[in-house]
Amino acid sequence: MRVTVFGTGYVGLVTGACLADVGHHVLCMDINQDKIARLRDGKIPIHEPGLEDLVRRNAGSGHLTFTTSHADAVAYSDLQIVAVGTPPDETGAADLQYVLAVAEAIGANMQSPKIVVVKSTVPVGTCDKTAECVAAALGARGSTLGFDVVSNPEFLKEGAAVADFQRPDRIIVGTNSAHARNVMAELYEPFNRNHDRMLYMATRSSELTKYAANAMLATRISFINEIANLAERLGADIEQVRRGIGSDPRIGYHFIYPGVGYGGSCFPKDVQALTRTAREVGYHAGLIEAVEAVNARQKTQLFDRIAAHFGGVDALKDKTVALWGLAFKPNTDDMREAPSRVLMEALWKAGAKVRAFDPVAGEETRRLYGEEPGFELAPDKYSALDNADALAICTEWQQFRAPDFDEMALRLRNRLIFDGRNLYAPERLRDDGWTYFSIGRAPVQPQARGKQA
Ligand SMILES: NC(=O)c1ccc[n+]([C@@H]2O[C@H](COP(=O)([O-])OP(=O)(O)OC[C@H]3O[C@@H](n4cnc5c(N)ncnc54)[C@H](O)[C@@H]3O)[C@@H](O)[C@H]2O)c1
Ligand SMILES: O=c1ccn([C@@H]2O[C@H](COP(=O)(O)OP(=O)(O)O[C@H]3O[C@H](CO)[C@@H](O)[C@H](O)[C@H]3O)[C@@H](O)[C@H]2O)c(=O)[nH]1
Repeated sequence: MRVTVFGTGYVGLVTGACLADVGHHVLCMDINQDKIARLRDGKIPIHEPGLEDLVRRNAGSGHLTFTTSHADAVAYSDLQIVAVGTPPDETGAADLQYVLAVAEAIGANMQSPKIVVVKSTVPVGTCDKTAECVAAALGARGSTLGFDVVSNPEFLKEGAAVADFQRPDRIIVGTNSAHARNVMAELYEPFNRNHDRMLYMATRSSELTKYAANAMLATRISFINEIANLAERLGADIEQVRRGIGSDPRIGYHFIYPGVGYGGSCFPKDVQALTRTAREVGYHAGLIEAVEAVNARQKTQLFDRIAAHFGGVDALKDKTVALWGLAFKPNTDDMREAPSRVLMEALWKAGAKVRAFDPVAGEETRRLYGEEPGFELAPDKYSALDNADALAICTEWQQFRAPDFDEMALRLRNRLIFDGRNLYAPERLRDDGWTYFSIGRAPVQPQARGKQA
């Protein structure tokens, strides 16, 4: 089939490349000329495992092409997938200007009936608004061409986006049109061979399903973080509690890892947008608002501990903190809403310096904070430690899981770690003379040899 995808971000580019890879012919459209120029040269603007190979292979075979022209994009196919951004506006609600701009361009340019697929995460009722927008643009031309608007939210995770798209748990399609349903079934047929992953429903249910899924996952994270904070105060160990509750299949082990709060381009914005949607219909979504509040507090955990350890915020002036992990999660260079940003900004405000290392997000961080005098980027994880007063960890990259602690002790000024991801066994660090703070576990004070904090 021929398919158009609007937006070449995490969702649009992965969607386009994966659809091309199973044999569809895909034209990806973006208003960002620079992005499209780079994509035409085989350069991927984001770090996403497997994506570069996929894009190059399918661009090479002619299945995947790129344009900056709305008119060409609309003319290319009768299946128009909208995967542009829906960032929060100043009130926290989803900003629909990009989705509606695409809808208008479709209405203004279409010469044959279309199926408009809204893949962006959009508040309930947006497919209706999209339809109104297409209809208004058609009306302005005096055209009576037909079209359907279908909700088809995306559930991929960054860092595993290609794999998630290729092996989806479910494919949600919200429509009441039999024709649109058949076309969507054909589109996804290659991803649906082994067992049926299609779930058809009403458009509004589909739109809400996306927010409900993200809010549920965010709730689990805020829940475990709340219990972690309690565990610490009660002399319990959250890692033991996590395993204890996860073993109940009704609870399960996924998304109950305590940490420094959830970040990224989705959970923070979608949880916020859902609370705004609730308010619009006169409902106070107390649970979901609490999820957001717990997360905001969790993001300050590492800074609070560092300040308390050194004797207060004023004592941090001229201290240097080594930071391992900048991205909001491993395997991505995405810094949107990353907990590391909250820590770094608080440290700079207190007059401290940060020497940071991340396997891939360094350049993106330099773009964001390159002007900040207290910021330095280290070329590798060990040189980040040189003469630093402490190490803080914000992202659980694999390469941080089993470091050489002797090497670390030689480079750091103190054997002192603030671990926001519970990467290490406290007993082992205690025996090696480290002071070790983690999340939801009692702090470890040194018992043996070595430089003391
Ligand atoms: N990032 C994720 O992991 C993820 C997962 C599931 C769903 N989503 C949702 O998918 C949507 C896209 O997210 P993303 O992370 O890919 O966004 P992104 O910011 O990475 O990319 C959006 C792209 O859309 C382009 N764009 C804006 N207006 C356009 C227009 N009129 N025509 C064509 N292109 C246009 C931008 O230039 C940009 O390249 C959002 O609604 C998001 O909530 C994201
Ligand atoms: O047990 C856990 C699991 C995750 N996180 C944090 O939660 C955030 C989000 O992680 P993850 O969900 O893996 O990444 P995203 O790429 O943001 O993916 C989420 O958001 C996407 C956009 O809507 C959805 O498509 C995905 O299904 C949904 O998992 C990150 O900061 C993680 O560190 C935790 O703190 N503890």
